[in-house]
Amino acid sequence: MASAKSTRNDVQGALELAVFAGGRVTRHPLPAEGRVSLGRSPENDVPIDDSSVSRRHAIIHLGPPIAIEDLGSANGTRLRRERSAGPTTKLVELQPEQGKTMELSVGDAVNLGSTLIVILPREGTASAAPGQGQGQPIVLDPAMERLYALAERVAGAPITVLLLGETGAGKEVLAEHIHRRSPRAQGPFVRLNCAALSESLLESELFGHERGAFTSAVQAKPGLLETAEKGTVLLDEVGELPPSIQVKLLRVLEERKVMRVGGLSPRPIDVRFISATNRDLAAEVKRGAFREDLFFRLNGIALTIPPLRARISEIAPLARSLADRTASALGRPAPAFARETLAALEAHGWPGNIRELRNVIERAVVLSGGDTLLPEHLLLDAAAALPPVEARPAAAPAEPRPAAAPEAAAPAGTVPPAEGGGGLRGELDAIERKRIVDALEQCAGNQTQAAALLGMPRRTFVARLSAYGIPRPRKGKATR
Ligand SMILES: Nc1ncnc2c1ncn2[C@@H]1O[C@H](COP(=O)(O)OP(=O)(O)OP(=O)(O)O)[C@@H](O)[C@H]1O
Repeated sequence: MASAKSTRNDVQGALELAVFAGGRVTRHPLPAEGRVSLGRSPENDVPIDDSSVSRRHAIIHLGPPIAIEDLGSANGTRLRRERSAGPTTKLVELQPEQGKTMELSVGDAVNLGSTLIVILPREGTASAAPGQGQGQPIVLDPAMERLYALAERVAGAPITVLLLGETGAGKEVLAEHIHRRSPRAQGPFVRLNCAALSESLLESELFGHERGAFTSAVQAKPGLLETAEKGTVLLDEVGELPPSIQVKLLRVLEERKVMRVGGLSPRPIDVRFISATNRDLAAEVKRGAFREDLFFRLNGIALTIPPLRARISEIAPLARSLADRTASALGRPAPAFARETLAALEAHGWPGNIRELRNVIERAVVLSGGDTLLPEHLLLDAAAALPPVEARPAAAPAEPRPAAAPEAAAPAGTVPPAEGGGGLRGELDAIERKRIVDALEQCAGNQTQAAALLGMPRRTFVARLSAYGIPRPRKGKATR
């Protein structure tokens, strides 16, 4: 997570800025006070890679009160609020005058061009960090139930575990569950993202260093493997380990001893190893990018987590739990889900799995402002919709795989049949088409503004116009 720099101080507050741009969300912890600049230029505290955002677009003033100032951007800064209009609610947009600030509340949705930004309570403050304090994992799909039942049995045995599955599918959550159900539950659970650090930093993080081992080593520091004593170490993205660290890790696994960088004698350690990867590690072994001996050491048993699109029965309960959490962080009552909203969620392909679902639901709760989540609040990418039922390949059970030769450890990637299909797709297309026509009408045919209103990149918007056969309006003309 990138941290927003403050021009006054760098003390992190209890808030973060979620930036929804180009179908991705990035999160930036906000300082307790000061100014945070936003814009396309990399010099901004929060750079936003979206052509509809100006190089220097806006400034957030952190309070109290919190306020936003537009810096004369080309596509504007608009605060989206719902106002009740008789029995219905109506979306109103407020635009700050250039050079003047407009007050913001936590949870307000603001459009910078077509990028949506929202200030939220920071993860780990009001809402829990991944895998921590979120209560029990939600497990309802039969293949997931079998997987978790096997994980319970594995938890009690002194065996290394390799977790396979797509990004965001829940490998870290399962790793922590195994730790909590193991005899090491009272010990630490320590996670290291092997992809996030340079080779030398990774080495000193994992194994520690002695004083003077390198120029900045002014003090001796135990490594992660030592701090996890009597607990569990999760090596996340283990497929990214550079070859030199692979050799050292193999030695640790064989000897159960760790040698600090610059150290003279190895220290015994007592930790359990769980590794996780979204790569096909067996294929990495075959092409010589991952050591076979280390693969066998880590792969005491391999458990494969099915992708979310193969766990349709879990989508609605997960969505409800995520919506409740977001609403409670924003001090709002838990929202209801329209039937069509749940159908749309179940028809989506979820390439980013539960992490993507979380982003979509957080954004929907913010955008809805009201008490019911409607399909138009989801802003799902139509390109990631599942094909109609009849066009999908036959489902294969996502079974856990016992320790075996490299061939046995390929992640599952099958698409099961789901409720709905072509009819539902058609319904969703009709909803999206109507939203686009309405937005164009509201913006007097201005495509840039209509795309921004829908929180859609302009290029996607234009592609949708031709996909739905909506004539591209000439400047200043509304479309029907
Ligand atoms: N069974 C579950 N119930 C509730 N929430 C879950 C469950 N599994 C995963 N999540 C949530 O989904 C998000 C992604 O989960 P997690 O970090 O475990 O995925 P991952 O497979 O380790 O991802 P990556 O490969 O990117 O590291 C987290 O916010 C996590 O809390």
